[in-house]
Amino acid sequence: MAIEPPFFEKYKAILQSSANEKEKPSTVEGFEELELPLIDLSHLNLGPLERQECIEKMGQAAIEWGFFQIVNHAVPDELLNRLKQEQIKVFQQPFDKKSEYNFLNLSVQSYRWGNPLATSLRNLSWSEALHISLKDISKMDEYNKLRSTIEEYAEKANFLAQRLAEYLAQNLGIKANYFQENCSPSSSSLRMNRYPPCPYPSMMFGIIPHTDTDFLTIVSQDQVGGLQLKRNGRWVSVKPNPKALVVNIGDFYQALSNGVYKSITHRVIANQETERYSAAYFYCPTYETVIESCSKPSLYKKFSFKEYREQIQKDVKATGDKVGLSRFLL
Ligand SMILES: O=C(O)CCC(=O)C(=O)O
Ligand SMILES: [Fe+2]
Repeated sequence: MAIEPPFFEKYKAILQSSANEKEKPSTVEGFEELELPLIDLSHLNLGPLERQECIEKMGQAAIEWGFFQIVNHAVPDELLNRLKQEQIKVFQQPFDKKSEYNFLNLSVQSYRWGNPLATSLRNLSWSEALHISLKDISKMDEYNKLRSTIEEYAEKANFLAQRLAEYLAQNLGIKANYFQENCSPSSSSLRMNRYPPCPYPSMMFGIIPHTDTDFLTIVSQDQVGGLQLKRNGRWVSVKPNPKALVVNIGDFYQALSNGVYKSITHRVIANQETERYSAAYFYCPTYETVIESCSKPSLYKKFSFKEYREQIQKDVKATGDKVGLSRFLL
């Protein structure tokens, strides 16, 4: 039974109408490949000077890039490999099974593919994802190895994300227990992505350009590559580093930091030959948390996570795209 989502059937009209378009999203050639700023977290334990330097370097990367990579992050390789193996196993199941309404006992929208509201290739992602809100994890069969691996990973990722968020807060004078008070392991989510080979890599994206709706994201990616970020108006490719996790600032940290840290638009380009896997851990507050700039005058109105999400849902319905933080500018 076929594992691939029926991209061709579902998006036939869009694919046909775009085949002759002159303006195609150009996604493959000629991108500069850059190493992201590399933060060695072992420096936090060397001594007060090295620690301060490491924290400042992280803050600088969040200001200038909105992205950095971390090594010596204390998430064991063995666990990352196991997560990837479980991820492969789950995506290799037949499409009919993955799209069942109670697949893995998770909520209906956990398994996603393409973009149900796509109106053109510009907003159609050639990928499938399992987006697991960690408060739902207890619904999964407890003897399922996928569940236990996700639980193990989520615990480590939550600990790491909280530490990173707290270090980044030190540069801004945000109170030390802000994240402990507003985030919990069950308020975050894990999105496992699979990018099948795409027959039209120059016409569409693996994931369309977007910013993340969270404080920060920790991404574990394989060595295929394809993640790109917008830097000084140009798309640049992130060179995969087998020892590193990628961290990017999300919309909520941009709002909280009053625009000091940047939630940068990123995307994944499609690949004709090779499938790609990644797992993104979204560090989020509880729905009720109100996010307010840490300095004045504020660039943004204060908003709760719930309001932000509802606005995104409205915008996606109306336009096919998330509008994001600019909706909340003062
Ligand atoms: O696959 C990647 O490298 C990034 C995925 C991503 O941006 C996301 O899931 O929000
Ligand atoms: Fe993302």
